[in-house]
Amino acid sequence: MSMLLEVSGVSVTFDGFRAINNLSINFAEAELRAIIGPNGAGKTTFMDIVTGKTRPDEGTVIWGEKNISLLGLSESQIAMEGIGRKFQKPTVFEDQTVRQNLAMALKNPRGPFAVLMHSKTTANAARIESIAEEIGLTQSLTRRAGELSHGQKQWLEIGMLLAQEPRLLLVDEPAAGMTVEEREKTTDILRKAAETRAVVVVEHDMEFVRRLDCKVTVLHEGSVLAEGSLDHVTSNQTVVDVYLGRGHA
Ligand SMILES: Nc1ncnc2c1ncn2[C@@H]1O[C@H](COP(=O)(O)OP(=O)(O)OP(=O)(O)O)[C@@H](O)[C@H]1O
Repeated sequence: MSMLLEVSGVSVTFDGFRAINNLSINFAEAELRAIIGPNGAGKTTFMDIVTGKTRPDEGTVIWGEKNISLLGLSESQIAMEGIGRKFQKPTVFEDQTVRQNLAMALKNPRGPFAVLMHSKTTANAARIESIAEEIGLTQSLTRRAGELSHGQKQWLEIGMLLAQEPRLLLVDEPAAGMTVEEREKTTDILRKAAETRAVVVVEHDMEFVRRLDCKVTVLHEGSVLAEGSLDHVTSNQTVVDVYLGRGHA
């Protein structure tokens, strides 16, 4: 299977400290992946490299069927290539309704049909309904985003990212601060989203990762320590020592 993203031999040094050390990690077109690892393992730096915020000292980051090097692209060019990132804290427009937030995020086609305003508006309305359904906010479309619960705001922001039609979605600790019900709903949303794109979730919460029921990559000291099912990686003694032993289980 051809890969959507291939990170090979990447290293980053901050003031003499190797935060990412000869890291190689690949993602397929449509897959759900959890990345776990102790504090300082390099999870955030990895996402910063993929999104162009941090430039590696060595290695390659190759994207898509045209094998484009992301290292030659700016942050906005990388976003336009179809890489979306959800930060931990939700950043929705609180004074706007859920519908308005989604409408603002919609990626509009620039083809000849885009000039036909009526059909565009109708298509956008249908797309908003479909995203709202996907993130479980159909009943809240007319509510102000500021009135939503923390979990609902997170879903809205995921919906706003989905509106951009990313091929790769990077999600940072989505379960933080959520109720048990919200976590369950969030796993459903992420699993569904990963049916048609790559979704990479950085998460500390093991129960949440178990519910995602996907391939897990364990990072440690800037490299991949183990990869496979959650049961497989948690049966690895080194993983237990470096990660579970530090109280993140
Ligand atoms: N801009 C920077 N300057 C100096 N050191 C940095 C910088 N960014 C990250 N680091 C260091 O690189 C290492 C990896 O950090 P990173 O934030 O990627 O880890 P993480 O796995 O995301 O950790 P956490 O789970 O705590 O968020 C850490 O030791 C961190 O202190």
